[in-house]
Amino acid sequence: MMLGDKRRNDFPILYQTVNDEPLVYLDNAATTQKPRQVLEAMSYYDEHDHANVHRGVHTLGARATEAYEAARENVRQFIHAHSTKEVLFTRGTTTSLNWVAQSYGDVAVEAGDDILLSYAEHHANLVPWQQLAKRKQANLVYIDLDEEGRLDMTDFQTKLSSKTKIVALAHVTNVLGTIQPIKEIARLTHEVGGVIVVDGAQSVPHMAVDVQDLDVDFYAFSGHKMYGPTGIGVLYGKEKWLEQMSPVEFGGEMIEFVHLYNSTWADLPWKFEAGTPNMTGAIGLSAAIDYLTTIGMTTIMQHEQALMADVLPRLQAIEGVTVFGPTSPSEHAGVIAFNIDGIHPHDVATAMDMQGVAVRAGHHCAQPLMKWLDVQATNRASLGLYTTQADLNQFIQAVIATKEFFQNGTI
Ligand SMILES: Cc1ncc(COP(=O)(O)O)c(CNc2co[nH]c2=O)c1O
Repeated sequence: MMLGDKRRNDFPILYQTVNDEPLVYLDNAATTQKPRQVLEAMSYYDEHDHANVHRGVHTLGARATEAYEAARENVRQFIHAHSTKEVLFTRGTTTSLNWVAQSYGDVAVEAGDDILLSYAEHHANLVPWQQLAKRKQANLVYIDLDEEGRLDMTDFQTKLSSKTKIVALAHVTNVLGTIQPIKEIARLTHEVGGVIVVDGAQSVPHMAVDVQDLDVDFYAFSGHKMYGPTGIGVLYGKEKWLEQMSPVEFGGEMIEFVHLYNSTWADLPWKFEAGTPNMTGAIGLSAAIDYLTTIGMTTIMQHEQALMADVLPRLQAIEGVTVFGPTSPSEHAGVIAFNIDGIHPHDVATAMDMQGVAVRAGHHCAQPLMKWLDVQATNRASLGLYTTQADLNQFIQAVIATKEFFQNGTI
């Protein structure tokens, strides 16, 4: 039995029909669904242990604090960070990347410095850097993509220089699913004295991540992309950088002492966590980590690679369908962008929804990439650990039926 069939019954939401057809949920790159284990862990916390953290003397406050900090330790182990001081809870990848651009950017980037990006980045890993570049009169330098949408490593090394202060890249891109060689990029970046900021939103759900082995300086991801709740994410940062960085948000929790006209800050990681945190979200994220760890990231990756090896060639073989990104299935980390020639992606997604299949349509918060692809929008199917062969069979049938519907009016 494949992983998807084995684990599907952990996800109650998947057992429904849409337009009288079994739901086939293939929008996991936008957000994943939560297993009962995550839902139950959050409910248990709220039913038994909820209180405000870090300052309560009473028993529930102590239990809530213990649960919250145990979640942080669980994240540390999951990404193999050296210390919990390096694991900051945020609202998600977008917040994490903004914190780096604002706080690290302010201390490290000067006028004339280079910030290297790629055309394939999500807006969350583009717009914060645009704002930093404007604030500091720094340069945004875009690394070319090759003909299949991979990062052009030759161009990267050409553009890397002593002016490079920051390299900001996705580990896995959210439209093409390309897996960037982050470990090599980090090594080359450090050789010129730069730091690497990695957008891990689309990699953490699909593969094991070891931030020390990768030797990245910052790594950002979201709970809701990895079978956890929305509203909780993580910013990993090397302690030496976080110590140099000022807080981005101010108020309770993050202070050591507040005088009338100035204040001192709490130690890491709390320096960056102003206000009452999302305790339930952190506990849900921790439960998602336990769920993924029980299955094993290698097992998940192998499952998704096996499905991709089946579905990508089948989609590529449909006449009139354009599939974007690498030709090889092994270079797609769970994501396939495609269009049916001559049919607007929104019409395709609507027709597929009529057949119970949920795919995304639009620019996927990657408008520079749409320009590079020379399209306004694409469709995108994205797999999860619960995706089954039956899901993909229904997906392929829906693509074919949608094409025929728009060509001759029958579905
Ligand atoms: C690569 C990447 N970076 C950052 C983000 C932002 O994550 P958030 O802060 O949790 O929203 C996303 C979300 N990507 C998508 C959200 O909806 N469709 C998507 O492709 C993403 O795919």
